[in-house]
Amino acid sequence: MDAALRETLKQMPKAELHMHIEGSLEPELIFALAERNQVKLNYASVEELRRAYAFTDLQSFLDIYYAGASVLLKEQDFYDMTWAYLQHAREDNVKHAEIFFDPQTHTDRGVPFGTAINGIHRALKDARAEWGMSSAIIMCFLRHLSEEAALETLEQSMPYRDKIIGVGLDSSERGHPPEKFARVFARCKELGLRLVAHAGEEGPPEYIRTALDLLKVERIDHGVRCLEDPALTQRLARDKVPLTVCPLSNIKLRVFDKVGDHNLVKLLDAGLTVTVNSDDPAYFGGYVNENFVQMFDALPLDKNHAYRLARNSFAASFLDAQAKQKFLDEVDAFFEQ
Ligand code: HPA
Ligand SMILES: [Zn+2]
Repeated sequence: MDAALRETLKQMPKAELHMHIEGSLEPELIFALAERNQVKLNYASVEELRRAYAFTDLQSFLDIYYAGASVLLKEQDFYDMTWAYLQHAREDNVKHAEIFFDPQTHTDRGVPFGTAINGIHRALKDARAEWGMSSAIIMCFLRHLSEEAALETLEQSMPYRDKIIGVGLDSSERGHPPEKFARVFARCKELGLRLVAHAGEEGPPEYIRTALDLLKVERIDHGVRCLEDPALTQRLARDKVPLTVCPLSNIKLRVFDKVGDHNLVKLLDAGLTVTVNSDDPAYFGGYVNENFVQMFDALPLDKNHAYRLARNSFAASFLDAQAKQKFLDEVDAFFEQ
């Protein structure tokens, strides 16, 4: 890729719609928080922890990701984690971030719901005040747990309803199909929450269809396996259902063998509303710009694709119509230069 395109990718205004804030905990911060909170880790050093980041599939990652999150105890820990992510996002010219958090990962360890969300929210508020960065919080239910546990979590979230724009579904996909959470998603819809779900990452295309039909989600997180089902692909294109794709995550979790094998270009060629995101940047080798750079280096992607991806990121966001248009105009102005 030439230097001009590299600069365009970095400088273009973009939104990030698929990142788990617990997945932004860098090993250095994990160790610093472990020391601050007197939490014992099963790794002797930052280097040893980093060496463990050799994943074979989603579950092998999740085991380490949940262990990493065990150092988060105090509101300030959640603040520090979020603030560190926001600085990376700002560097990459992320103008709007929709951030996932996993309340059950914390409440199941005895950390109150409010401790987690208040720390995350305070960092987002400070970034808005200091840099004008726009953001929102999406709370995810852990799909390896029961629907009753998800309903309980929804109940716990009610005092913080104004801080939450929507709900998602993450963790171990295979064996935990969307329909397991049909009741809780119906309740969330009644409450006016926006709906997303991870589907078609490791799980079959059928999970994408049931996430749409039974959970009524508005975006699919990952969704890369949709291409195995042409009728589904056509439907996603026709209905402009956004896919929040996370290329480096897909490589690290062996959904594709190497960067050059990723199906990003095929997804775009199928007319899908694709966005590029970092998923768990501390674990998968880079923040959102690194995802763009590695894809554009390995695949036949050009400035027109960059424009489309930048536009899609805002078009697929949960911003209100006015804010969305303002950012879309910024993207247009940037690419007209
Ligand atoms: O990529 C992911 N997939 C499912 N669950 C997750 N939780 C954090 N990252 C992921
Ligand atoms: Zn994810």
